[in-house]
Amino acid sequence: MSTEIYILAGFLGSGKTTLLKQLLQDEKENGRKVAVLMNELGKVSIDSDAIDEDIPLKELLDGCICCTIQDKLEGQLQGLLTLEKPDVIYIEATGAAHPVEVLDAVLSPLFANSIVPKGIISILDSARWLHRKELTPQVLQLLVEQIRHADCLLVNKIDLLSEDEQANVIQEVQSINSTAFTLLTKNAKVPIKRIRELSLLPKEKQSSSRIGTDLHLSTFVYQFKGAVDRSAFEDFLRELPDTLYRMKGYIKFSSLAYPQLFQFSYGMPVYFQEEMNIPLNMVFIGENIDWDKIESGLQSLEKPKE
Ligand SMILES: Nc1nc2c(ncn2[C@@H]2O[C@H](COP(=O)(O)OP(=O)(O)OP(=O)(O)O)[C@@H](O)[C@H]2O)c(=O)[nH]1
Repeated sequence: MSTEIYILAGFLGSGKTTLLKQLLQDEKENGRKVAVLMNELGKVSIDSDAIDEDIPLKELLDGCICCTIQDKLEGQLQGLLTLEKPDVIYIEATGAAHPVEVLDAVLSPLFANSIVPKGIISILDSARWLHRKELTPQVLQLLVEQIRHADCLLVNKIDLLSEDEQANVIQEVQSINSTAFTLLTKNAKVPIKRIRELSLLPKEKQSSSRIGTDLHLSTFVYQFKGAVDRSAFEDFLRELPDTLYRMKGYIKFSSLAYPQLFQFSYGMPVYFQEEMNIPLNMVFIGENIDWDKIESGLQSLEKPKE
């Protein structure tokens, strides 16, 4: 059984918890087993009070998922997956988290076979956006990133805007991200059916996969059957397109007894030696990538040399 994972992104106070409550209500009505992962910047969680007691809830406090406690997130997700076996997990990322970094934390090669990432739902406080000149460049950049990488974008709090302002905001966000399913919302009210239709990964993750061309960011998982030649792998890395942002997973080189944990971001490869055998899953994250081509490149690494 695979567990669906949704990431709720959006700046502090944009309406993530308001949305989450509706999603949880809908899950309850459909009898699905849900778990929630929340993290807050402060040490004490406030939002978790909003979640029913019967829903397994893990909280990541004191830091945000993307920068300080990525490993902890991996551990907690693993715990939820094995102990609770939920149908779906919602991750409410701190308002200060970069959505791609959160997705990256979720796509651990350790549970690549047991999750289906459904997508990034970003919520924008439209009133804040309107007054964005008052924000620091860092916060503004984060808002832009949250808009840019959304699969579903809620332009929330439209009750605080005039009709002209609403039209302007929509035009502006669509110029940043024209592919997300974008909605103007009040109190983050969404047609939940559309949220359920989101999909970042094909169901058959291990096989050849053509990921929806309408999606912005897409991911791919490859499982190596055995060892590969290190220099051939390094040649493969050099050929990767610039929009392949991230790779991580386990790879075994022919010369070594055990796999290595491989991390690749911003064109920089890093290897860590493991001391035992681990399934050789490799997770990829990129934008407008021809995954079939990546897959055949990987397969050719596995072909025995003539
Ligand atoms: N006027 C207005 N207020 C809203 C709307 N949606 C949410 N709010 C309010 O905005 C405040 C913040 O909403 P939350 O859902 O807690 O936001 P959040 O993104 O979870 O906030 P953090 O946990 O700080 O990241 C609450 O008081 C909500 O009631 C809306 O559409 N219009």
